[in-house]
This record gives sequence, structure tokens and C-alpha cells, in this order.
Amino acid sequence: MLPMSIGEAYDYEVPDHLGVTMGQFVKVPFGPREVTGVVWGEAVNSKVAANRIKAVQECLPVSPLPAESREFVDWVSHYTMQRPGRVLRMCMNVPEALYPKAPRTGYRRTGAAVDKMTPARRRVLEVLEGRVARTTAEISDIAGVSSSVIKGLADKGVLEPVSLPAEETIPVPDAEHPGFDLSDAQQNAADIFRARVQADDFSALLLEGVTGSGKTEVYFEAIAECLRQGRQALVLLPEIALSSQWLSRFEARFGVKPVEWHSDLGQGNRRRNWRAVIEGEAKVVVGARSALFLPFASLGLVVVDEEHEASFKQDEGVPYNARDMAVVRARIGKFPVILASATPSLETLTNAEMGRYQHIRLASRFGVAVLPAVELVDLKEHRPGAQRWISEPLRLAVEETLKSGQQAMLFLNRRGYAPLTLCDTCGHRLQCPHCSAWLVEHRMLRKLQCHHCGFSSPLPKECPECQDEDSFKACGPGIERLAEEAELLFPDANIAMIASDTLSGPKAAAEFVEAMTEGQINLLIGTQIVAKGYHFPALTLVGVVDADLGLAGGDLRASERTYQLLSQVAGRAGRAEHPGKVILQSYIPEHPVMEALVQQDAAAFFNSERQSRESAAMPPFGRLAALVLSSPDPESVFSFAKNLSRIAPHGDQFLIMGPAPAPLSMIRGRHRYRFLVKTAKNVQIQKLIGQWLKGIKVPSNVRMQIDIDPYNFM
Ligand SMILES: Nc1ncnc2c1ncn2[C@@H]1O[C@H](COP(=O)(O)OP(=O)(O)OP(=O)(O)O)[C@@H](O)[C@H]1O
Ligand SMILES: [Zn+2]
Repeated sequence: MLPMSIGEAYDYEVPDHLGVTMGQFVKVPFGPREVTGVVWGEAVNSKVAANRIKAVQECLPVSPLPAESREFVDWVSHYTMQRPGRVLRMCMNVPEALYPKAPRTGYRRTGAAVDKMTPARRRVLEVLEGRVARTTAEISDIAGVSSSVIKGLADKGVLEPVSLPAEETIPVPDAEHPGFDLSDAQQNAADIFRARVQADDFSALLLEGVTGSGKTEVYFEAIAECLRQGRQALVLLPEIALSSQWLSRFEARFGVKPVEWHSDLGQGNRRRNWRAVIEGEAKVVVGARSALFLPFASLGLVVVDEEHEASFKQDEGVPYNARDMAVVRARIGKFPVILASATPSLETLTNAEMGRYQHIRLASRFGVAVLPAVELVDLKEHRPGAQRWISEPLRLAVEETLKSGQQAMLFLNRRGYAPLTLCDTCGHRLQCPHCSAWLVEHRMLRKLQCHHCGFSSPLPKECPECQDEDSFKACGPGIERLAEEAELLFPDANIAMIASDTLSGPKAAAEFVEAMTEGQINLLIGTQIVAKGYHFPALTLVGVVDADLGLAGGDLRASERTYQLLSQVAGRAGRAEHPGKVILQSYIPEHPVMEALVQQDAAAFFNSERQSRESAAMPPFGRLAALVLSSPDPESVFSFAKNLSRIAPHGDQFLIMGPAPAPLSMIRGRHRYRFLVKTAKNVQIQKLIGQWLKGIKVPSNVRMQIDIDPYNFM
């Protein structure tokens, strides 16, 4: 199999001297090029004439891709209707990891004296005190000298070269490293997990625990058991790059840091970690959704933390849901998968109810902490002033919290200064030239930005429509604007504003956590990025500035997502000895989502949500797939969509809706049309779509993306 978008595995001859095994990574000729592929199986009834079959050139010096990984690739390919090579590419996207690293050369002191001492030379000798050996790069890094200083000392015989192991070894987490004493409820859950890991068989477990109940500590015990069994464990976390608190807790429990996998890793670490996974040296990996495609030598447990998070769904490339695929991966590998959340998805809750997943609950917060009280502020009664968003009751609550020396947080899930900028004279709205979306003003960066394609431009001096000067007006708040208001209202507060574009990576995230923990910040203003996972003991007030924000639009999961997000953000309040309070500002306080949040009645909310989904035969009670067609040329995509529509099958078990212009009818200069396929639960939706599209030729300037179980309806 080659990691590219082609239909099936290619046939190659294996020269006698090579002796390949299944899963072996090999170099093969492909047209004029040489590419790396994986031995997928024996060619049966090859369609290629014997004299045209080319030969495998080389086996690569790395363990083969395990059988479980190959089965997983085939499964995901079939389910998502994507070519297997595209899925395989996700497993082997670190080409340099297929070769072992050359041994490194280091230097150490010989004991010979230096004839002429300089400050730079002295620093080098200090770094190498006690005959330790280090690489040139390390020495120049620590001592702050150029490599010529080191070479000069070596030439004089003061330093001598020594050979160092090719790679630093990966520290092994210690299952017996002392952790916390668990509460009774935690202990019960941990016992179940341990038994499941020992059972050496597939099982799916839902760990539903209210915010602050200590779910992490409980699934750590499952990881410990997995380590005792000598197998690898994988934890999928949303926003792993920002989870410094999680990493410290792991280290506290297991004595060392886990192996990380996410897009913020440098090239060197990616290489090392990928290789450590396939060679079985990486015992615990924590990563983003893509970590599921790592070539684990012997995986024995997957934990999906915050399993309800939509970020586990990938929309681009191969569209897949890592939560669902984690369950598949566990079934293939015959081991347990743990789905953890304070607000599980309706899909997972339904699976638990049907008995497919074992449901384990943690009903209260750990220790003395209690769940925060939730209050609604009806914005129809307590209107903030013009161009203001903080109501009087919320203002008072913040003031009181700050006065008592505790921390408050204002939550608004909108980046930038204002979501819309328009001309006050003619009403012209500033729109992205490549997308059907408004430009968002980011005042700190002094520019307008498209949140869909990244386009940015300075705010124009004059309106492109009516040529009036300085006529643009910001409409609505983003967190930058909210921060402006907060500075006016709370002049003495130490305000920090945190959004995905202000928190630029793991380092900035760790600094933010420290500033919160040390109390250097007392008023936090943030988007969803601060809504989950964090544990700040002194944070006692959470104010949700616009609780209705997520409810707009026709998204199937709008209510569910709003409920989950607001529960998460509410759950940041009062996690230690001081009780917390949550204020939701809303124009629709009677909405079921608001009522459920105030009553803290998750069950009632999910029952009503379940009923409405069931009566509409929507997931998880029916199946959905989206077909998105796009092209730079509006004519081509429209006529292709029309053709598809003409030949669309009809039946009473399914419905094909569309083509309709997608709600975002243009992204990155591509015009988009959508079909939505909706079927009964028992219909094989892939088969139906396969029959529909059989023999279809997609025009070369049109792209067709199939998305099974779509989460994004834009
Ligand atoms: N058995 C225990 N002993 C001591 N501290 C604990 C114990 N269990 C949990 N804690 C602490 O309680 C806090 C909350 O736990 P944790 O963050 O795991 O909760 P959670 O269920 O993951 O919450 P959320 O869903 O809100 O992220 C953490 O600081 C954790 O270290
Ligand atoms: Zn754009």
C-alpha cells in the first residue's frame, strides 16, 4: 500500500535477498519516483503483466506496521469512504522516523590544561565539569559559545570526542509511583477499570463525572494497570498543547512526563516519538486526535477525555471522528476504551443506555468542593447600556468577588474586537473577498481577519461602497471589546484576555496557568479555550456574557453543544474550598438549555434532547452523511451537483436532500454545494452512497468530499 490517494495496493515483486514481512516499510519505484510504502499482503491474481511488475528496492530499518494498525487503516478507509492510502498516510507522516538516527558524537574533558584561557573556553569547561560528555549542540547551547570554540579545544587535546547513544531514551512511567488516596466513589470506578484492563478483551466504558469529580485521577489507575500488563496506553485530549496542568498531574502520578503527540511538536520530537511508539518504548502517549493513527506496537488502552468535544471530529482531509474511531481501534486491538466527560455526548449516552457501553458515574466533586450555584440574568430586564455587555447584577458579582480576594472569569466565545464591522453611512458590511463570511476586527493586531481562511487586511480608511471616510463602526462584542468594558468597570483589576490567538503555544499556556495559580490575574476574560480542563482553586465566579450565542443557526447539535460548553465553563467555578457561583446572561432564560443549567439537571436536558432527535430520526437514531462539492468555478460545481441530483436514488429508508448552496457558500474562493443523506439506523449509508456515485466522474476542477457522520453543517 502506498500512502497516496490511489484506489488499492500495488503489486511488487520481492527479490529473493530481501525477505519482507507483512507490514514492512519498503522503498519501491513508482513511475519515475521512489516512494515508501507498506507491505499489505500477497498479490493474488495480479492484473499486472509479469514482465511489468517492478521490484521492491529496499526494506527500511524500522519495525513493521503492526497488523492492528493495518486492519485499522482498512476499517477507517471503508467507513469514511476514503482511499486506504490516504488513511495510511496519516500513520506514516514522519518519513525521517523510518530510519534510525546516526549515533551522536559528544565531547568530554581529557584533563589536559588549557594554554590560553578565555571566558568562552572557561564556560565550556564548566559545562563539561566532572567528565560528562555532551554533543557540540548542547555545549554551545548551554555555554553560549560557537562550535569553533569547542573544536579549538578539541584540536588542542583539551576535549576528546566520544560516541553517544543515537537517541535519548524515553523515560518509563512508574505505575507504582505513589499517587493520591482515592475517595470511595473514585476507588470503585478505578476497580472496574483495572478489572477491564486485566480482562484483556474489548470493552467500552463511559466515565461520567461532574466537573471536579476527579475523573483524571481515576483513569490514571487504568493507565497504571495497563503499564503493569506491559502494554501501551493512549490518552486523547482536546487542546493537548495547552494542557500543562494535565501534564504536571501525570508526572505527579507516574514520576515522568508522558510522550506527547500534537502539531506543536518540533520535527525532532515528532521523529523520536513516532519511532518510540512503533518500537514499543513509548509507554503512555497523550495526544490530539491524530495520535490515534500512531503505529502502536502493543496498545492496551485508549482514554478519550472530554469525549463530547467536537474537536475530535476532523472535517478536512480524511473526515473522521477520533472518539468513534477510538472505539473501533479498541475493538480491533481487544482492549478497553474509556470515554470520560462531565457532559457526555448524546451518542455516547445512548450507547450506554443500550448496554453497549458500561456506564460509571462520579456524582459529586472531590473533597469538600461542591458544584457552583447557577443564576440567570434576564437581559430583557437588566439591559446593559448602549455598546455595553455586562449587566448590573454581573458587574456587582464581579466587584464582590474581586473585593474578597478571589478570581472571576468572564466568558465570551468570540475572538477579536467585534464580529461585524459596517459603514455607519451606507450600511456596507466588510466581507472576506474569498469567503461568504464577515471580517472580524482584531484591534490588538490592528487588522480585520477572516476566521475561515485567515485572510487579513487593515481597516480601510474609506468605505469601498460610499467612499465616506472613517465611517466604520464595530457591531457586537468580541473578547477584546469586552476587555475594554471590563477595564472601565473594574479599573483596579488585573485583567488577562485569553483566546486561541493570544495563547500561542505550550509555553504561553504554561505561563498563563502559573499567573492564574499565583494570583497575578484576578479577572480572566476568555473564549472556549479556558472553558475546559483547568483547575484554578481561587476562581469562584464565572460570568457567561452571552449564553445564547451557540444556539443560533440550524446546527443539529446546537442545544447539546451549548449545554456542554456552558456546563464546562460553569464547572471552572468553586473547585476548591470556596464555593462558586455562575451567572448566565440570556435573552431566553426560559430555553431548556438555560433551565437545565440552573437546575443542574443533565438527565432532564438529555431526555428532552433525545426525544427531539428520536422523533426526527436524527443521529444517533438515524444516520447522516454530507457530500460537499466545491470549485473555484460556480458553473462547474452547480452543473455537477445537478447531475448528481438527477441520478440520486430514491427509497423509503433514506432521503437525499440537496443540492443546496452550503451556508458558507464560498470558502477560500471555492463555491460550495451540499447534499445531506439521511437514512434509517439499519441502512448501510456507505453502500447507498457508493451505489449512487458508482461510475461518476468528478470534473477535474470540482472537489467532492464525503463526510460520514458530519458535525459541521456549514
Ligand atoms: N483522590 C484525590 N486526592 C486528591 N486530590 C484529588 C483526588 N481526586 C481529584 N483530586 C483533585 O481534584 C481536582 C479535580 O479533579 P479533576 O480535574 O480530575 O476533575 P475532573 O473530573 O477531570 O474535572 P473536569 O471535568 O472539570 O475537568 C484536581 O485538582 C485533582 O488533582
Ligand atoms: Zn475568508
